Amino acid sequence: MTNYRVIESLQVEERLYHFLEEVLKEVNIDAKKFWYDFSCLVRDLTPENNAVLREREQLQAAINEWHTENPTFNNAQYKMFLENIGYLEHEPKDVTITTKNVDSEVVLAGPQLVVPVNNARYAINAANARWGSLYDALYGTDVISEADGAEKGRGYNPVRGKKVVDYGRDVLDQFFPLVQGSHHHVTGYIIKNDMLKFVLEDGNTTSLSDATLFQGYKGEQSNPKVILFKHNGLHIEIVRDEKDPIGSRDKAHVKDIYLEAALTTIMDCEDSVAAVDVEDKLAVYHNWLGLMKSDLTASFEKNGQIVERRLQADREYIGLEGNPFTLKGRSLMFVRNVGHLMKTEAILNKEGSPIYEGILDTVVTSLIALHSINGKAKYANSQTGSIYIVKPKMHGSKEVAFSNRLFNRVEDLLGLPRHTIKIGVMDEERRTSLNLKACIEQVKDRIVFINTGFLDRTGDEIHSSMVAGPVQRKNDMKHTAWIKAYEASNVSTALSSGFQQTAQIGKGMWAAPDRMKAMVEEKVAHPQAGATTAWVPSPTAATLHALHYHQVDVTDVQKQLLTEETSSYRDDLLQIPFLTGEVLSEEAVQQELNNNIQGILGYVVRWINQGIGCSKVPDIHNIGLMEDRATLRISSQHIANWLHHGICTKEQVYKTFERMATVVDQQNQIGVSYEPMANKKESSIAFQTACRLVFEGEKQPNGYTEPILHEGRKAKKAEDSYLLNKG
Ligand SMILES: CC(=O)SCCNC(=O)CCNC(=O)[C@H](O)C(C)(C)COP(=O)(O)OP(=O)(O)OC[C@H]1O[C@@H](n2cnc3c(N)ncnc32)[C@H](O)[C@@H]1OP(=O)(O)O
Ligand SMILES: O=CC(=O)O
Ligand SMILES: [Mg+2]
Repeated sequence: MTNYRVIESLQVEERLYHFLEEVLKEVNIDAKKFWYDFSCLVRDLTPENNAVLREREQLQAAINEWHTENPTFNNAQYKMFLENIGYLEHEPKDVTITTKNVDSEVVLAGPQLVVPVNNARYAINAANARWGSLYDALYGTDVISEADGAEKGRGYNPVRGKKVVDYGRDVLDQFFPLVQGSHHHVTGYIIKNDMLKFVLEDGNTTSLSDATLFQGYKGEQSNPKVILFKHNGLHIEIVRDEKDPIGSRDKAHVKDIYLEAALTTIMDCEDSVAAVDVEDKLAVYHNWLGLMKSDLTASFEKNGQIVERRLQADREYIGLEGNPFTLKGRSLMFVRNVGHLMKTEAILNKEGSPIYEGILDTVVTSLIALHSINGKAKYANSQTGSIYIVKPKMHGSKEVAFSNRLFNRVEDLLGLPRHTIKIGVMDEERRTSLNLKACIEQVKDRIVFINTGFLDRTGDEIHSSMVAGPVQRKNDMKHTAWIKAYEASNVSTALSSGFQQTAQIGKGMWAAPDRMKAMVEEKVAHPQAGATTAWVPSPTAATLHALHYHQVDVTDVQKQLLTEETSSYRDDLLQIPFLTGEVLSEEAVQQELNNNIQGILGYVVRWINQGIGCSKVPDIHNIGLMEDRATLRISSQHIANWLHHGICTKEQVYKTFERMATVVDQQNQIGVSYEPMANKKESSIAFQTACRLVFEGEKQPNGYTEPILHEGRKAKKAEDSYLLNKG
């Protein structure tokens, strides 16, 4: 039974009410006024939210109808039709963003980490991923091969250790070259007259080719414990300790190299989180509160020891002329709210209906962030008094304008100066990519990023053209014209809108958390394309990806791009990724189904049964892939599209679900509290939910998975609680 408290025209779930009352007290906001203004905000903005969703439906229905009536596809007519219905908006000519009070982390180029905020252990780890150990990142991943006796094994393997140390010295040689010799031959460090000297094996001393890269140190000048460098705006520490097991074996007593890594972190309330009711939402808000107050802790057992994790302090150094200074120990935190679609029973409106979850998120996450900007928290998140909200899944400029109005109202509600709340606009829906400049214009005074590379974008591509024809295989889609145009257009639109030195241009997630060697080889493409940041799935990935921002000076790349002729990408963006020119073999179709359905089941079973919103799911070849709601959207929409066009049959898809349930059960056997699906398909809510996502996929709003997932998870929670009560 959910208990509500009536307050103004709202009914607020009791637990949420008490939670918010406490926060209001802590941040000195008058509760009476807050509830009154909040109820007015809900009253005024609900119809607007309804309207943007209605428009999504109307446009999709019109597009479906057009494709049905125009089976022979004609690009020019299609474009004209999209213009006529307002799907393609008029592109504004000159848009220049004017965002003020932006933290330096937003302007610098470096990795962006994403983390499900409801997992305190991971969330604190993510905030602390501002700094990462290069040695750990190398030792623990496939960047260092296990060949020639360098296996990871159980204990420390000195052969592997040597490879790590050599790699580290190569990194130093690459970014901090010496006038003479190499970091491989350094045996000691001395600081004299603000200059760093390197003692070499042959007894000679040398210095940095560019002396300005040396920033400071810790310890004695004759025997520093930490040496701090800065290159392309990012810091690197050489950390020394002659008593440490690694340091004692090293000729210069270097025990590690620390990289400034995740400059920014997105604390996610959206696609990596399963939050379906008040209880779940409170867990999300509780952690965000702890991060903003700086008092979030997590205790857990690791390697047989109880660890208590908390936010890291700032790092202290002695700088030039002996002046002490500090560097931030934590990432600048953004919070990703949910989009405009879903509603939540946490609060009911005047009519007794659930309010929009996106509205609740903006109000609550901003309210909580006051802790960090009112100077009371131990560590202020923003040095410039800003709050950073990432807004996902917006379709076109009207929806961005709606977010802007929502942010205005929340600023008024909390007594904040206009544009305190910054917005990161995810370019992950087709109408946003096509109308990007118009979208930016709507939030030009508060925008802090646009970004691409998103999985949702592919899901939306498939859903938008569901009726047009069968789409290519999932992997082939990565090489299509629209994706290339999507990437290029995003960077070019951002630069022409003045993002350089003001806002981030971001790229998408590296979704293979265990394939770090491949990431190190490939993800350099993001800064090379002019992006100032790109998403990584883990602190380890952040540390390794940081190397790319030393390899590439993004400021230079952007300067170069700005001299180049720009073109319109609209026509390419409108190229639908049809499966043309080939008839897929039965085997290829089945392979595609196996792959997609295995991923769907592997992800959904954890979402439904355990409430885990982001999982490393072994694919059909047992390679762990990061799956979240966006990857689920692609897989489910892909099969829905093939079903629509008769590439596969419903029976074949169901049979594949049955077979893959056994595979997924086997892959999960070792998991604790895993409930198998294969032996009870009819009664397994997880199995049935996975099937529904595909068989009802075509009817889902924009192909989103959350309505069905939420239904399934709520049913599972009810089932668990019934069984528990029954004893
Ligand atoms: C399409 C989109 O919307 S993308 C955005 C959503 N995606 C994400 O947010 C991805 C976030 N990443 C994750 O959730 C995880 O990395 C997963 C699920 C992919 C893999 O998780 P696991 O299998 O537990 O990772 P693995 O076992 O390799 O590593 C666990 C360790 O790494 C840490 N870790 C892993 N990912 C993260 C992260 N994103 N942030 C902080 N720490 C992390 C854990 O804290 C843990 O370390 P600990 O034991 O010291 O606490
Ligand atoms: O939000 C991220 C995505 O890939 O979609
Ligand atoms: Mg997304």
